[in-house]
Amino acid sequence: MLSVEEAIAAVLTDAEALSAESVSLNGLTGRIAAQDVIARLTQPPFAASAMDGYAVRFADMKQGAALKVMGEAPAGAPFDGSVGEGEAVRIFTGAAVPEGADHVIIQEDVTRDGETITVNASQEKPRNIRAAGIDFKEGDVLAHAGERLHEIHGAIFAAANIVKISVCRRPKVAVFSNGDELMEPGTDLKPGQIVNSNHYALSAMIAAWGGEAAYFGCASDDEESIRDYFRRGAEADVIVPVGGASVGDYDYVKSAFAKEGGEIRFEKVAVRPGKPTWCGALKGARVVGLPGNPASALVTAALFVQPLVRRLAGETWAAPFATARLAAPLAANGGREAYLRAEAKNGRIAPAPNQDSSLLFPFAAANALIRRPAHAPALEVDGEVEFVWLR
Ligand SMILES: Nc1nc2c(c(=O)[nH]1)N[C@H]1C(S)=C(S)[C@@H](COP(=O)(O)OP(=O)(O)OC[C@H]3O[C@@H](n4cnc5c(N)ncnc54)[C@H](O)[C@@H]3O)O[C@H]1N2
Ligand code: MOO
Repeated sequence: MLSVEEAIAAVLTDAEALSAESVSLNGLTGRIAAQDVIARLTQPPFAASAMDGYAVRFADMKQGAALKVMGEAPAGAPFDGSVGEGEAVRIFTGAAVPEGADHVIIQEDVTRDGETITVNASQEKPRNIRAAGIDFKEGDVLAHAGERLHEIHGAIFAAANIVKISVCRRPKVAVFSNGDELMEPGTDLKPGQIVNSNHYALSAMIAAWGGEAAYFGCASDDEESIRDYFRRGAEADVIVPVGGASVGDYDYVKSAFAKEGGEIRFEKVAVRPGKPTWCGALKGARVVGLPGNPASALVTAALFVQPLVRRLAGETWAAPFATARLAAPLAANGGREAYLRAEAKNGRIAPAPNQDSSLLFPFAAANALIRRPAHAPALEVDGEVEFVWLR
C-alpha cells in the first residue's frame, strides 16, 4: 500500500499547468496567472497632491508669510510652470504637483485674500505629496506566474494600464457518484436508501481549488452504467468517481474502469479515512477514485484531488501545514497515517470527538485536518500536533 506522500506523487506524475488563455479584468478572482504580470506604467504616474490646498516651497512656510497665487492645478490638468520663491499654486487632491513645490499646505491652514495667501499655521515638515511610483513602478512584477489572483488584482492591473491577463485554463473535473442506495435530496426515502450528498461539497471544493466541476450524476451498481459514466467523463481533464471503490460484491467502479481501457496507477493508500482511494488514467483523463463514505471522500479529495486540480490549474502550491497545541487528548494512532477533522483557533486545535468516516456534520466546524503519523503515540491536552488547513 502506498503512503500518502507516495500517492500524492503518483497522482501528480506528469501533471502540468494546462494551456493559457487571455481574460479581461472582470472575473480574475481565483484564476492563476500563467505568466508574470508586468506593470505597464508607474503608479502614481506623477508626484500628486494628497490634499486640497496650495503647492508651495516648504522653505517659505514661516507663520504669517504671504505668497502669491500663480495659477491653479486641478486633477487632470497640470499647472504649466513652476513654483518659485514666495509663490503658490492652488492645487486639488490627485493633481500633479508643479515643479519647484515640495509641500502642499492645506487650505484650512491659510487665509486667502484675492491672489495672496497668508500662512496661519506652522508647518512641521514637507508633506501632502505622494511621490511618483510609491505604489509600483513600470516593469514591476505585479503577480508571478503560478500565483492565485484575488479580488484586488483586477484593480491593480487596471491601475497599471493592463487590459488582458494570461491565466491558465481551469481543469474540467467530471464527478460522478455510484450506488443503488443513493437518492437525490427531496426524495421520500425507502428503507435502506440514503441521500446522495457528497458531490455538493466536492464540486464546491474543486471550484475553490481552481477547477471547473461538472457533476455527471449517479451511476447504479452495475458495470454497464458505470462504464457509461467513464465514457462521458473521458472528455474531462480529471474524472472523480465517488464510491464503489472498496472490495464489496457491488463495488464495480474499478472493474468498469478496466473494461473501458483504463490503467490503474494505484489501488489503495495507507490513510485513514480513505484506504480505498485509487488512481489511474483513461485516454486523456486522469482519474482519482474516492471512497463513498462522506468523510473518506472529502478528506481524500483534500489530500489527493486538491494538489492535482491546483497543479493543472497552474498554481504553485504546497499543502499549508502548521502546528498547534491540542485542546483535547488524542489516542495512539494505528498503522495508517490519519487525518482528523479539527477546528484550529487561537493557536489551539480541537479534534472532532467522533471521527467515523460516515460523518459529514463535523466538517461544518472543521477548518483543518490533524495529521497523525502511523503508530503515533497517544497525546495529552497541550501536546503539539501538525495539521493542514482545509480553508
Ligand atoms: N471488507 C472490507 N470492507 C470495507 C473496506 C475494506 O478494506 N474491506 N474498506 C472500508 C473503507 S475504509 C471504506 S472508506 C468503505 C468505502 O467503500 P466504497 O468506496 O466502496 O464506498 P461505498 O460502499 O460505495 O459507500 C460507502 C458508504 O458511503 C455511502 N455513500 C456512497 N456514496 C455516497 C454519496 N455520494 N453521498 C452520500 N453517501 C454516500 C454509502 O451509502 C455507504 O454507506 O468501504 C469499507 N468497507
Ligand atoms: O478508510 Mo475508510 O475511508 O476508513 O472509512
